[in-house]
Amino acid sequence: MLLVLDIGNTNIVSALFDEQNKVSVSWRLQTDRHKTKDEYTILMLEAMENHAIEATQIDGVIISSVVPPLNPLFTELFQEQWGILPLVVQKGIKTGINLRIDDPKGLGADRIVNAVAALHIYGGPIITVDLGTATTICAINDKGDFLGGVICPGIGISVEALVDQASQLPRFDIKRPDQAIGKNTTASMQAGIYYGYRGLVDRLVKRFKSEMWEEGQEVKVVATGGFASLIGQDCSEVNYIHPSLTLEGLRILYERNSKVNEKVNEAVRSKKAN
Ligand SMILES: Nc1ncnc2c1ncn2[C@@H]1O[C@H](COP(=O)(O)OP(=O)(O)O)[C@@H](O)[C@H]1O
Ligand SMILES: CC(C)(COP(=O)(O)O)[C@@H](O)C(=O)NCCC(=O)O
Ligand SMILES: [K+]
Repeated sequence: MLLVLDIGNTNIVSALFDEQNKVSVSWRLQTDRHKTKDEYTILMLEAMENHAIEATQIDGVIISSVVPPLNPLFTELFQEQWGILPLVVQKGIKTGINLRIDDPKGLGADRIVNAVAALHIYGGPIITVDLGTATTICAINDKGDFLGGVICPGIGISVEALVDQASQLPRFDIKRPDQAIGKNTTASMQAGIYYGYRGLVDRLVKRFKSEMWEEGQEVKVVATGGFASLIGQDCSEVNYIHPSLTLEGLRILYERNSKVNEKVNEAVRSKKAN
C-alpha cells in the first residue's frame, strides 16, 4: 500500500491508499517545525499501531511539504525505520503540469499537488481553492498550464491575528452566524470572518474566470483544506468540496513517478537488510 504525507503549516496529514486507490486510513499530526526526528518517529509509530498498520504493508511513500525544515527529517525517518526512500514533490518529478509562472521553484508543493488532482479528477479549465493555514486560489487551464493565483491569510490565522492585536476582542468559535449584521462582539467577528471569506472566495473566483475566459469553456471550481466544508460549501462559485484533494494528488503523482522509486526502494531495503 501507498502512504502519502501532506505536510502543511498547521497539520501533517498521513493517509494509506489501498489496492482500489481508496483511502483506507488517515490521521493528522500537528505541524511543529521544532519537533525532532525522534519525536516524529514516536508519533508516526504510535499512529500506525493505533490503526493496526504493519510497516511491511507499506510499499512506497510520497511526501508533499510546504515546511522545508521537515523534509529531510521525514525522508530520514522513513529510510531509517522502514528502509523506504520517500518520493518528495520537488523539482524533477513528473507532474504533467506546465508551470506558467515567474519562478516555478518557489511554488508551494501543495498548490502543484492540488492542481494535479483537480485536473485529473475534474478536467480543465479548473480553479482550486485551498482553505488551510493560508487561503490559496489557483488557475489551471484545459491544456494543463498552471497559470498562477492568489495567496491570502487563512481563516484561522486571520482570527488569531485579530484577537491577539485587539485587546477587547475575545476568542470565538469560527462558525456561520445567521446574519451579517452582528448584534454583539462575537457575532460581529463570526460574521466578518464567515461572510467575509465567502465573499473573498466568490469575488476572486469570478475575477479569475474573467481573466481565464475562453469562449464556450466552463471553468470548474473545487475547494479543499480544513475550512472547505465551512466556507467553500456555501460559496456560490464553488462546484465541488473535496477534502482529500491533496491526498489524491499525491497518489496520482506517485503512480506517475513510482517506477524509478520502486527500484530505489528495493536497493535501500536490501542494503538495510545486509
Ligand atoms: N475537520 C477538520 N480537520 C482539520 N482541520 C480543520 C477541520 N475543520 C477545520 N479545520 C481547521 O483548518 C485549519 C487547517 O487546515 P489544513 O487544510 O489542515 O491546513 P494546512 O494544510 O495549512 O496544514 C486548522 O486551523 C483547523 O482549525
Ligand atoms: C501558500 C502556502 C503558505 C500554503 O500553505 P498551507 O496553507 O497549505 O499550509 C504554501 O503553498 C507556500 O508556502 N507556498 C510557497 C509560495 C508560493 O506558492 O508561491
Ligand atoms: K493544505
